[in-house]
Amino acid sequence: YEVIVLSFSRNNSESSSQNTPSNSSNPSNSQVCSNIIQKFEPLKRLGKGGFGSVYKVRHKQLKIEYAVKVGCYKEKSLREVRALSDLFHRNIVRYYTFWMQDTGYEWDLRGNSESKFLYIQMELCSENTLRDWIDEKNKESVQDSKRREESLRIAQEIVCGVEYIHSKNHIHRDLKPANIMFGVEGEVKIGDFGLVTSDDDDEERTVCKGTPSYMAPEQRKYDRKVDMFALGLIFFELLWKLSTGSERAKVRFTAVILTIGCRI
Ligand SMILES: Nc1ncnc2c1ncn2[C@@H]1O[C@H](COP(=O)(O)OP(=O)(O)OP(=O)(O)O)[C@@H](O)[C@H]1O
Repeated sequence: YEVIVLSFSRNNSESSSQNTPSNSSNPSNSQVCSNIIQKFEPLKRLGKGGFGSVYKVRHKQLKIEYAVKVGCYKEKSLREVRALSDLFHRNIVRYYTFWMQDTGYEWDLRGNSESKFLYIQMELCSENTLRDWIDEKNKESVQDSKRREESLRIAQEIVCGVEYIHSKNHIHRDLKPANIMFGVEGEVKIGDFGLVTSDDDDEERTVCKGTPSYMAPEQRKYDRKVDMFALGLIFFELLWKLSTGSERAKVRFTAVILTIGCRI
């Protein structure tokens, strides 16, 4: 890891740029950093989300594989980098560095003159997410005791990761099986910090954001408990073959009945 940091910081020192969000958001640095892409060999596209694409790449000299997330740069996209660079935990996808350049999405495409692309280099996780794990288990008997055992271990590791995120005053806001990956030893790796916000950012925490089927019902001001709500739904899915959508409908139905009951 240190070798990689050195190799990147040497590049960046030429442009007097550190890989901190505040420095590299300066557009004058992005040009200088653009040659960094020459260090990687793209292997395949791992996935695509709202922000952009994630590629599996190999460092040409080190022969180490990484995941690189590429998306259109917006001031808000830096919050993912900011949060990741603040988090260092076995159950959170490990961040290495980031840079900006004029080309994006596919390695040989050029963006228009106004758009910049943000590249985030992370540890490479296994291609199967917790979503795939759950879907696979749902094909088997739900009473399987092995599933319960494994679910317990996975749930404990997710809790460890989330507890750590909260201890650093972040709220993930998009916890769901598709954003939970696995490391080389099968350990849980929480990823996709694209919607992360600070626990003390009052303005951000009034905005309704997330994946609808995993979002807490709070519409106005909320806090880190929105992550716990999503955790609860994930635990259901880990253990039983059920759709969280139907659970949410039941919760909503009960809430409506209780509200009506209170009024009459
Ligand atoms: N570090 C990684 N290692 C391996 N695969 C990854 C890694 N990060 C992301 N992926 C894959 O790429 C997919 C998209 O990544 P991610 O969810 O971070 O992108 P996004 O654009 O922020 O998506 P979303 O719309 O959910 O916010 C993931 O579902 C996962 O399959």
